[in-house]
Amino acid sequence: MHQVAPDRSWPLFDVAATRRIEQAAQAALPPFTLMQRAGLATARLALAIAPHARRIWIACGPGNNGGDGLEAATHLAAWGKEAVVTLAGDPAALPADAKRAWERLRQAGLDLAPAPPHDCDLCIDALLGIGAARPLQGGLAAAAQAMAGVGRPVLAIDVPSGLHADTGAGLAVRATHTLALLTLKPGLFTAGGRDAAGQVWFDDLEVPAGPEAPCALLAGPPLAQPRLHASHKGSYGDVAVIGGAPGMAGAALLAASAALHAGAGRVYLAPLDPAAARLAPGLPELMLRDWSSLPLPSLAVACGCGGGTAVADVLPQVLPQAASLVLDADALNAVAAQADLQALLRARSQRSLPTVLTPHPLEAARLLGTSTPAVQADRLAAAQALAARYACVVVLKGSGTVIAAPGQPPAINPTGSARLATGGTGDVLAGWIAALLAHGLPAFEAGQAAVFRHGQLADRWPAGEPLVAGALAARAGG
Ligand SMILES: NC(=O)C1=CN([C@@H]2O[C@H](COP(=O)(O)OP(=O)(O)OC[C@H]3O[C@@H](n4cnc5c(N)ncnc54)[C@H](O)[C@@H]3O)[C@@H](O)[C@H]2O)[C@@H](O)CC1
Ligand SMILES: Nc1ncnc2c1ncn2[C@@H]1O[C@H](COP(=O)(O)OP(=O)(O)O)[C@@H](O)[C@H]1O
Ligand SMILES: [K+]
Repeated sequence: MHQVAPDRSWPLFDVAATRRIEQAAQAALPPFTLMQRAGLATARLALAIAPHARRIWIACGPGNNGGDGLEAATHLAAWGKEAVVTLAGDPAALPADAKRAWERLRQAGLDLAPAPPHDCDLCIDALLGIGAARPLQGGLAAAAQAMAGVGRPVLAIDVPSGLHADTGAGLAVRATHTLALLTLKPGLFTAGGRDAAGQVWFDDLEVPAGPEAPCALLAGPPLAQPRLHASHKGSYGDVAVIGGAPGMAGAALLAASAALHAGAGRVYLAPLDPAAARLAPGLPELMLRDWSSLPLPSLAVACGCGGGTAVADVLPQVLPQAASLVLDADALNAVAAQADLQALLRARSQRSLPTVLTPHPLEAARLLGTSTPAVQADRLAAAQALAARYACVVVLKGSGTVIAAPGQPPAINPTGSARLATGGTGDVLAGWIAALLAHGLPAFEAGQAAVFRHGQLADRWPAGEPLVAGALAARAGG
């Protein structure tokens, strides 16, 4: 059993692949072996989470997830805990493995409680696992509600009940801990998954994934980019930030500051507000230029940040010429609205010019011609659809940022938190990615590395210190 921490990458498997892995293992092992292992692992983790717990409520559901709970309850009772077991369903209708777990529970002298306990030290959520097919209703919904009311730690078996394991969508039990079994599922790490799952643990039940390919990866820390002694500023590439229409100069400045602090050799700032050129940017390292004088074919360009509608006039030049390109915010809205810009964007891949789009869910919805809820309902699919449609790397921002590229499994970023939900942090990310592109990292790696470090910086931000985008930019790459 391992705690899933952002110190390495992990393969993620969808429900269909998990079912195939489970079936192959069931065929090779004596019946009931997997559920025994699952129940024992659950009971052990329960003990580790709440070593002094006296009363533990195990809320079981009608399928094999409930069977895991029944098996765990038998162990916990044998170890001297008061196991209060409820079952939202009919024991006679349990599937074969869960029925066997039920019989073992009865043989151990335990029975079902008629209702949840008024108080307990730990709840085990064994209502639904990967079989969750529709929103929780009836006895399952009542048990989930009671669990929320108890106010004690909740250990979810496999997935928090109600959560869609592939997508992280769905109204789910809010667990403090989740023990994923057999495989790690992508839904635990994006959309509502991070809030529902709490701290994630993984037990492979001694079953290797075999020939199954992961549907996605949970990203690990990027490799360090050492700066050689025998190098100079030209070794780290040049970034230009184009954005900052009237009233929004700050967005471009944040991106430029992030690019500078993330290690770009030189950074040009090209504000689209002519008046902004007269503002002292506070960063003497930046080189102020008019965008039309930039040597685009030798630059990593971050375009959009606060660009307003003015950025649409720049894109016909930037899209075909920039050596590498990050499109953010208003640049994405312009592309979504103009078919000619979309054609120029797609053409970049034919010339192998690296391109990264960094939409938040609303921008992604505009680019896909759909709605924000539709994007959030399946973030992995949305990011992959965007990458395929525009033939480039896509960073779909938000909790569990997804990084996708055509023809390869996407990555989900494990770092970051709602402390980043403050104006300008997306501009910082755009500039940071541009700095890594300027350094020569391939687009997917640049997106993944910058997103990981950006989130990690937020995770490590001192608790009492407000996180604002300017300060984040100043610590980019640090
Ligand atoms: N088969 C096995 O031996 C193993 C199963 N495992 C566990 O079994 C789980 C999968 O078991 P199942 O496939 O039985 O699926 P679940 O236990 O997740 O639930 C499926 C059952 O719930 C019903 N259901 C789904 N959504 C509902 C809703 N909203 N309201 C009411 N009923 C609903 C389904 O009709 C079905 O009867 C895994 O998540 C894992 O916890 C693990 O123990 C590994 C081994
Ligand atoms: N709740 C959250 N959890 C994790 N990351 C978040 C959360 N909210 C925002 N972020 C991150 O903060 C950044 C915000 O970007 P964006 O929405 O473009 O803001 P802005 O336009 O103000 O710069 C993104 O990197 C996003 O992933
Ligand atoms: K569960």
